[in-house]
Amino acid sequence: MTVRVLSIAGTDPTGGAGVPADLKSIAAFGGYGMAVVTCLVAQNTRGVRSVHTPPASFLREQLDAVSDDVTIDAVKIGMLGTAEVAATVRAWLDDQRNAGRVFPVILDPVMVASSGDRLLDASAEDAVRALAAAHADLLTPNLAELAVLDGGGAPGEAHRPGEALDDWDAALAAGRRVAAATGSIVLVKGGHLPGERTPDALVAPDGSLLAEVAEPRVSTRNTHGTGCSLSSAMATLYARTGAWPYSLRAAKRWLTGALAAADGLRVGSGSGPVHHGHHLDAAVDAYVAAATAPDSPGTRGRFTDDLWERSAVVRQEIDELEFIVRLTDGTLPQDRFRAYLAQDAQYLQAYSRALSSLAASAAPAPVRAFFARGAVTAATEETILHRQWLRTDDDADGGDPGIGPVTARYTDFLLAATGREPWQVGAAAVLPCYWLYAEIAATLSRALEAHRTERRGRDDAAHPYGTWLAAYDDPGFQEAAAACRAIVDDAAADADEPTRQAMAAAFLRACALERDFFAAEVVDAG
Ligand SMILES: Nc1ncnc2c1ncn2[C@@H]1O[C@H](COP(=O)(O)OP(=O)(O)O)[C@@H](O)[C@H]1O
Ligand SMILES: Cc1ncc(COP(=O)(O)OP(=O)(O)O)c(N)n1
Repeated sequence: MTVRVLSIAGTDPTGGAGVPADLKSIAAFGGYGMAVVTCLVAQNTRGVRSVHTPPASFLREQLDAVSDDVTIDAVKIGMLGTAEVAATVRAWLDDQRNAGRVFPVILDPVMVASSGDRLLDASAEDAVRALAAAHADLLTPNLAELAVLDGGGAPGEAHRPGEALDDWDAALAAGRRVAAATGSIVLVKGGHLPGERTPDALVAPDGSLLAEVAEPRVSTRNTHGTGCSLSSAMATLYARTGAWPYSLRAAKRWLTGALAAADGLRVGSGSGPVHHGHHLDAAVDAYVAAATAPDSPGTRGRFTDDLWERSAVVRQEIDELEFIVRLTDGTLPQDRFRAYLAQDAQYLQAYSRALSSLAASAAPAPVRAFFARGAVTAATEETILHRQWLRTDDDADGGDPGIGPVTARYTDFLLAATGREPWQVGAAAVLPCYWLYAEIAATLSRALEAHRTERRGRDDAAHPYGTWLAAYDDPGFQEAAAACRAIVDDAAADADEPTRQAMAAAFLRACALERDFFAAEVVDAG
């Protein structure tokens, strides 16, 4: 269902926060975004330079222009800037309600940017509190904003300065007080607290906890606009589902992926934006796959030859990754290698489940038997190798890093492709793990041989990752890759054109995810 979501917020010409972030987040969840600008902000990833606030009458004209014409399914309010702007938005919401137009209102009480620049006049805090009490269904303050809201008395009263909130229990308690005072649900966000995980919780006005989620902290300085993005994602998801807890879980997972992909955007030299469209690669790959498919299937050689050619760019990107280059020459630090292996062990468990789905599919019996054997190998033999590497004295505390966001993105894709798509598509999705790995292992094995020859008789003769590399160049693994390739070729030969296209898209998507997996080991290890 497409929902029409209105963002009422300030601008960010570099696209990371405010209106642009809202529109990207709304689009990320399939919503139709609209925007009314409260303030024009000259800012970039390094900070805010100046703010221009157009007359309140013009703000009202913008709001009326939307509501006179379009049915609104949700409103997200961000930067208000001044008490007059907050009062104008409040008056418009009063009029909407009086006219019987009801929609959820999500208020992100933006006060100070992460750069430390003020985005709300200190004198406007009461007006924001009053707006929250009158209209907000959900409030999404960060900890500093929550402390300010908590410090306030009833609207109109001078407020006590809020105490700093520096632990999760104190934040939840403040959230409960603000929820009770405003009658709104409060999303308490622990992003600014230290720790490996980032907790968020939904607190209802009666003090009950509607949901609590925690995702791994992503190691990045590029967090500009996370608050804007989360609140507009919540607005879109709630308009779609009508359920706050589901909306939070989905939005939080997506935002963690957006943070994990943020460094790759390379926008600005300060605290850059997150990648709102990180999850759209699959759709883009499918369009590209369809666009690059040869016109006539009859003129092709092996189906997988064609796929191999179409994955050339991604394979080249994998070969050039710093991780692969340093793994090959043996200069990769051990902690990075072990962090990668920890994610790979998580991946293999899910891969084994994906292969089990194919083993239970409608594929011909020999194909099912092949995938059943693969499922056992992934769940046992290869993980033994991982455990040997991961079990060291430093790991005696047994810290399980959990599945990282990039790993989860890849495994979610494989489990969906093998569990919900025709088996031919699932087989194409699992092929890159066999085939790319076999190719990479063969290359690494040649590098290993060169390393041995060059250092013969020297003290540093042993390649630090020699035993691990050798295991993947095992003839059994190479044969399994060739067998999987043959299965996909045979399946494609019998399939209709839409299925072949879906197989190609699944293969190319999995290749891109393989690349992201190798590229992300530092983030996931975070
Ligand atoms: N480094 C990070 N890793 C994972 N999640 C993060 C990170 N930084 C912020 N978040 C999440 O982003 C969301 C926005 O939170 P927060 O940073 O508190 O808001 P704001 O941008 O308004 O200051 C929260 O869900 C928070 O947990
Ligand atoms: C126009 C505008 N609105 C809001 C913010 C602050 O955004 P937020 O999501 O709270 O993220 P940080 O910038 O604080 O990381 C803004 N900068 N500009």
